[in-house]
Amino acid sequence: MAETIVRIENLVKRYKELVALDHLNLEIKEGEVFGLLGPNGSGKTTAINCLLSLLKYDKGKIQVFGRPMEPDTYESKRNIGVVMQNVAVFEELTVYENIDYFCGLYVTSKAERKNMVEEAIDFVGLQEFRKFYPKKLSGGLLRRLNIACGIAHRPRLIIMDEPTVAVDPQSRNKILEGILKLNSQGATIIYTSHYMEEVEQICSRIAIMDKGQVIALGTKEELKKMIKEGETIQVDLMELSEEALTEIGKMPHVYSAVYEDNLLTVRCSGGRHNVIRILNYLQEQGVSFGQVYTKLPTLNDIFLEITGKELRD
Ligand SMILES: Nc1ncnc2c1ncn2[C@@H]1O[C@H](COP(=O)(O)OP(=O)(O)OP(=O)(O)O)[C@@H](O)[C@H]1O
Repeated sequence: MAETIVRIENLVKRYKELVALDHLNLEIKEGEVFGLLGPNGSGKTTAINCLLSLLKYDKGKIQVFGRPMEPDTYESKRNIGVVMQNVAVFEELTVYENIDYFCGLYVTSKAERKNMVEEAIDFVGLQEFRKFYPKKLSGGLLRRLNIACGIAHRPRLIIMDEPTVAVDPQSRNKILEGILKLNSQGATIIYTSHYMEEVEQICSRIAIMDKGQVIALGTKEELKKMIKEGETIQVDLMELSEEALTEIGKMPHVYSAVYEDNLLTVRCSGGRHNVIRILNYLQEQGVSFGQVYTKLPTLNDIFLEITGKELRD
């Protein structure tokens, strides 16, 4: 049984009347890439700041590495690497010096640090930029530097708060690959994002947050089983009679069929051969059709079903 790395129980955080965290519960095990997914304002950053003891909270308990987390729990903090939303590096230090500075907060021996800094530089792919000052780096490269500063001391737990916001696709892929590599080397990762694709791509377990609470939790497969929606099928059609639409609506596994703007959209609750059944029927009826699209449920569909609104408002 993997060790519990983070345990958050009944955490409540208010900003005056606003309840930012409403009895939040989370348990994260060693070796996980744990995704915190939620729209802007759902409380992800607040949860992270409470977890790091950077923010006072009103109620609840937080344990990290099996010990209560307090502002002066330095032993635990040494083993945590943090990459926050805002890039925080020193303009007057080079790439190498910045990473060395942050690593030096935890590792005093310069000789020991040398390897760690080199490894972090390799890791984020900044080899050619080690002598650059931050103002010469693009947004994506700056983010990579920010990550290198957060992870060089080889922490057991790495917390990343939306590290890919406003990052070019190449840097984004580099960052996502890097996270998986850190994880394969033994680090437990907490990753917050409002991009469902990223969370689906890298996270072993996902907590979907809304209004300061966890509204769904599980692997992406488990989350997808929670909703009735299986695949969604769309067919371009020049015309479709009311009768034909009604017939399609009655087919096995179909729970909704809508025809609008020359597009037939059929939502199915699991089942197989749905596309073939629909296309065969259209052919039998002599209806000629254009392109056919199918889509499996996404984390957005889960969010939509539970909360009635889109993840990306
Ligand atoms: N310092 C603060 N003072 C007052 N309200 C705050 C403060 N920080 C956050 N909030 C509010 O608390 C709620 C949760 O915010 P939080 O930043 O934790 O959400 P988030 O999910 O991280 O969103 P984002 O992705 O935008 O960072 C929001 O309604 C936000 O407006």
